[in-house]
Amino acid sequence: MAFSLLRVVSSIEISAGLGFADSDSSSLVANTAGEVVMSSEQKVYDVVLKQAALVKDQKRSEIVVDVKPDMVIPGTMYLLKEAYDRCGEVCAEYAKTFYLGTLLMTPERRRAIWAIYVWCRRTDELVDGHNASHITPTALDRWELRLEDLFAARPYDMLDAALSDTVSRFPVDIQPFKDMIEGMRMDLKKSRYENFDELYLYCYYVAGTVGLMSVPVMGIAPESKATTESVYNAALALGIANQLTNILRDVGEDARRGRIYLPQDELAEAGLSDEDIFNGKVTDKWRNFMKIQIKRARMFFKQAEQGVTELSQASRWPVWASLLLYRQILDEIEANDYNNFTKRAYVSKAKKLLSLPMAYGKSLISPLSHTQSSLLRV
Ligand SMILES: CC(C)=CCC/C(C)=C/CC/C(C)=C/CC/C(C)=C/[C@@H]1[C@@H](COP(=O)(O)OP(=O)(O)O)[C@]1(C)CC/C=C(\C)CC/C=C(\C)CCC=C(C)C
Ligand SMILES: [Mn+2]
Repeated sequence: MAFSLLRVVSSIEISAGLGFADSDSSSLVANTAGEVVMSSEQKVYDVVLKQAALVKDQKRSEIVVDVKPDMVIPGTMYLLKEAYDRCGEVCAEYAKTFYLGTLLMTPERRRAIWAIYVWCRRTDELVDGHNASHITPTALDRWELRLEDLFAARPYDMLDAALSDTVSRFPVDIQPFKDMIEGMRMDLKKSRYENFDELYLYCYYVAGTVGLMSVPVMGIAPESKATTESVYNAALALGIANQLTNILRDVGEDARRGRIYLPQDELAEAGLSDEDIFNGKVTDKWRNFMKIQIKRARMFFKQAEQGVTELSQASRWPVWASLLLYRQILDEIEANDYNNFTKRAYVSKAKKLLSLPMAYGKSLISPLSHTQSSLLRV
């Protein structure tokens, strides 16, 4: 079955050291009513297939960006250049290391990634920014209509115009963008996750989607023998790994907002309750629970690693850099003796600097010399 690269890894599989199971059982899960339903992983895989097919086609209609009248300043090209430059500035301000990494990419790809970054940042700001307390599902519905408009070459503002141009040049599907908005909706109404299947879906919505949005722009190396689907799966895995890491780093901070992004069934299995999280005491039960969660996040990073080498040469460095930097947050949680209640795990400047040449070295490995790849076409 094509759907074998990515598996929902249950805590039992992890603690038993089994890693990925070899049956197809993970495509089905039981919901809270005890009914057997399609797993989140299976649902997400359908989006992966759709995006991969779009990339294979590479057939995009020529869309001329039609800018709203109130935005017209002499010459559309000039406006677009300004719009992209502004995206670059936002990116440099919020994610310096990542911005530096994009400078190695071709100018067209670099500015497209900035435009995607800015849209993601703005979407997250809706629920996490200064005006977050005023955000309603209706506001998110309006944001989604605006997204549809920009995909139809009717951008609402300058930053939308940059993304509108990007999606007309690269085979980017709208679904991952809609799904990210869905993740923000989920954040408005949900503060507990029954099991890993539910958490996986949330992580896909808010972070796995970023991988699916980015790969069509970053490009797969022409010499890559990997299947398109497998590269998309790896991209998805990187988003999931990053978000799981985010969650593990921010347990205390989230709890102070009344939120627990941890599988309730696994907490119970470890003998822990919501109260334990709110009390924020590092106990052996907590350490053991955290060890399992960290192990799972590392498995997703491992899965992502297999795909980075398949990306086009110039795109590998920023991705390796982000993977190595983010993964180190897990090491820091361990170094803090699993106190993620009151200590924020962060990677020091020195470690960050050291990661950059390391990432560069890894980015020089091309798919051809990557003979161990398990992503090869058969
Ligand atoms: C084959 C292969 C491995 C390809 C690489 C694919 C790829 C580029 C994957 C990117 C994965 C990635 C960086 C995911 C972002 C995960 C993330 C941190 C999501 C955050 C969501 C919400 O988190 P939360 O609110 O809990 O946390 P904060 O306190 O707010 O941080 C996000 C904030 C969603 C918004 C995401 C962004 C702003 C980042 C968007 C990034 C890009 C478009 C660029 C990605 C490119 C590179 C090179 C990393
Ligand atoms: Mn956020």
